[in-house]
Amino acid sequence: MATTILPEFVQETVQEDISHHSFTSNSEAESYAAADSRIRNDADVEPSQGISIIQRKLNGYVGFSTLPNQWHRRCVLQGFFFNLMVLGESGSGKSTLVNTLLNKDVHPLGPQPLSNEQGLLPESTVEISNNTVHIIENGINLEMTVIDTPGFGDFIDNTNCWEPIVNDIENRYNEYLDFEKRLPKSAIKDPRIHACIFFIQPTGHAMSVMELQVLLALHEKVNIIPVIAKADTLTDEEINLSKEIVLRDIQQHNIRIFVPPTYPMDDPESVAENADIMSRIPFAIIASNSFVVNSDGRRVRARKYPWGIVEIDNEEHSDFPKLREMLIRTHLEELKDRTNDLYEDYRTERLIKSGISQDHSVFREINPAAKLEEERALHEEKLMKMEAEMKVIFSQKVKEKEDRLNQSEKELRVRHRDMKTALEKQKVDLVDRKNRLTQSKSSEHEKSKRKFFK
Ligand SMILES: Nc1nc2c(ncn2[C@@H]2O[C@H](COP(=O)(O)OP(=O)(O)OP(=O)(O)O)[C@@H](O)[C@H]2O)c(=O)[nH]1
Repeated sequence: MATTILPEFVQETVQEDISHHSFTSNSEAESYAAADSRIRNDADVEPSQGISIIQRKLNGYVGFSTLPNQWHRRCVLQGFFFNLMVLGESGSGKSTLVNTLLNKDVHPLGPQPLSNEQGLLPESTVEISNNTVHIIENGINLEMTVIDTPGFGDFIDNTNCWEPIVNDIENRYNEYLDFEKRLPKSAIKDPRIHACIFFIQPTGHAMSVMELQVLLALHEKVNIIPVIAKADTLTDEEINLSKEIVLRDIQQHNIRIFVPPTYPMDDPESVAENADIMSRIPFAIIASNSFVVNSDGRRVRARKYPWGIVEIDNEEHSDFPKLREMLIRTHLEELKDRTNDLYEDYRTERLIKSGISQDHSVFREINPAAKLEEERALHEEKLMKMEAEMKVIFSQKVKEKEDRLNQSEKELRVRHRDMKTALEKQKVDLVDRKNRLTQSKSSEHEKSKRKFFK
């Protein structure tokens, strides 16, 4: 049965969801309880890096186990791309290695002319050339861009001869940064260099000062894969000694080369494969794209000598098959992932230099349960604040209304008093008029009575 791994806080959230759920019927509550107890029984708690991991068995098919198929389909459609830099002195075998790696003569062999416009003495410059090859194998596309550095280390004064290379790597990061600002991720054609094969001369001695300086200038900017070139010019003992010396130099100078990562979930076969690759760094390389018939009568890629042949694809003869395996078959994506980390470091450094500092609080690990609790507390605080504000507004409105009512009551009282005064005055006037009328009436009556008796 399929299993899924959930962190403890997710389990807690699920438990909490169940316990806070209001059930509409008994049967619903029972089914929740049954599911809950199944979850508890199926859970297998393992501590990992201080976090408890809960493994759950699913009760049915969900469908996410087909996600790798979706990924596979997308990869087949889109294809893969890889930018590989080859860096070494002229004649160290860079073009031959690229051709051998791609099993195709894509790179011109032999010295490339380095002359100025007047055809005079060559200027002290390193040229950087790009060569993109599309390879299709079993329907899968690989777009490999090879970045060559002819002219590197060819001059009498090689001071800072690595600067054009550092600039090229940084320009590619800047270009990518610019793309990131303008384009969606899916539309970006990644110009960054994903690996740099660094050719060490097969001297049998320690690395030269220039080789060390180049490595120190580049190791924090690009994935370095050191190779001892033309290893067929050394005996087995010399190769082993050279590897020891190179590794010692790398360690002493704290140079970070690409080391294939291992994962806890790796199967024993992958672990053994990784260990084998690791044990061969720096790779002792013999390269050639010429075919020769060997003693078994097979046509093989080899270098032919009077004393015999050296087979290119034979692991007992050279580390070339392991290098190709690591580059293309097993660690292509890891190389690209680490390039992304190196790019992020470069981007941060550039932002700091331009005065923009990183807010590290945005990267702090967040426990979703604590986050929820924090959000709930904030929400409650906000509600209480709103309630208090509403109370103030309500009492203000009530007071305003009361004031208005008191005012209109006062006005009504004044009006009432005025009207009463007016009416009383009117009444007094009327009574006065009535009295006067009664008086005039009675005097007229007296007059008429006197007239009559006369
Ligand atoms: N013995 C030996 N010779 C090799 C090997 N790889 C390449 N060569 C020879 O070395 C010479 C130079 O090889 P290139 O591949 O052209 O070297 P490069 O580094 O590309 O040289 P530039 O293009 O000038 O920078 C050629 O004659 C190759 O045949 C090797 O593994 N062993």
